[in-house]
Amino acid sequence: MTGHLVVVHPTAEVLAEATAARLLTRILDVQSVRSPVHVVATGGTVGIRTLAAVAANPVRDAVDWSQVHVWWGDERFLPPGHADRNETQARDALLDALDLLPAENVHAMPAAVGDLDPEGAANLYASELAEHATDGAPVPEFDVTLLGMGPDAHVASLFPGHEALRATGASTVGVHGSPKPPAERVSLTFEAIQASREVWVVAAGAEKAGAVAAALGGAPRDEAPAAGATGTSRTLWLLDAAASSEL
Ligand SMILES: O=C(O)[C@H](O)[C@@H](O)[C@H](O)[C@H](O)COP(=O)(O)O
Repeated sequence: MTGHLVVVHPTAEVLAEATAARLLTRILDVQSVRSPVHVVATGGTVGIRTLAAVAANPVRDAVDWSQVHVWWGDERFLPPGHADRNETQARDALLDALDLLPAENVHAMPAAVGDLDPEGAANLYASELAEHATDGAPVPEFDVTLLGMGPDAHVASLFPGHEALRATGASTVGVHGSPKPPAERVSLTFEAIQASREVWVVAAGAEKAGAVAAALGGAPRDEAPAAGATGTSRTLWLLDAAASSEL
């Protein structure tokens, strides 16, 4: 597929290391020309492993973390601090170790508190995104959006054939009935994801091979949502050998 760069690493471990190094380099490159830098984090195994690899990489000390904003592509709509929240896992893997990253630059999606529902949480997050955007845009121009991908080719919490996938006119959507637990989630929409300068889809494991082949082989985004994960200047597919085995 034109405009997509596919990079294959031998194992999931090397993939996480390489993606972490690439992410740090990307942040440093952007910081040489503009600030702040907007990074969208992902949940999922490879995504969290990548953050842990950033934490362990000494290059992290070269980054001006005071000028980095961290957002999420999606969140599991659970109580604050729940171990399954993408935010909790990202804090444990990396964010809590970054002393120079200001607390207000960490833009977690709202947790399930009181009578807030996924739609309410999505609306709150949309407002926060708009506050940090420029020129009246609904979202910042994300410098890098990291996205894990499921074996069904879902990205963020946009699942095949699910109504949230077709949400338009907003940067965020509340998700009910997610096939991957928990059922309630909050997600960026395709519109928001596609406002990213760079989108990196990161996937490891043989169970992802069919989804990788479908998304890169031109399957419609309704069937293979990852096909709709594109950046305005670059789209990278960062894979391990097993995930690339059907290409
Ligand atoms: O809430 C989540 O789990 C993520 O948002 C989801 O999109 C994830 O990135 C993929 O499902 C891949 O997850 P794995 O890397 O664990 O397979």
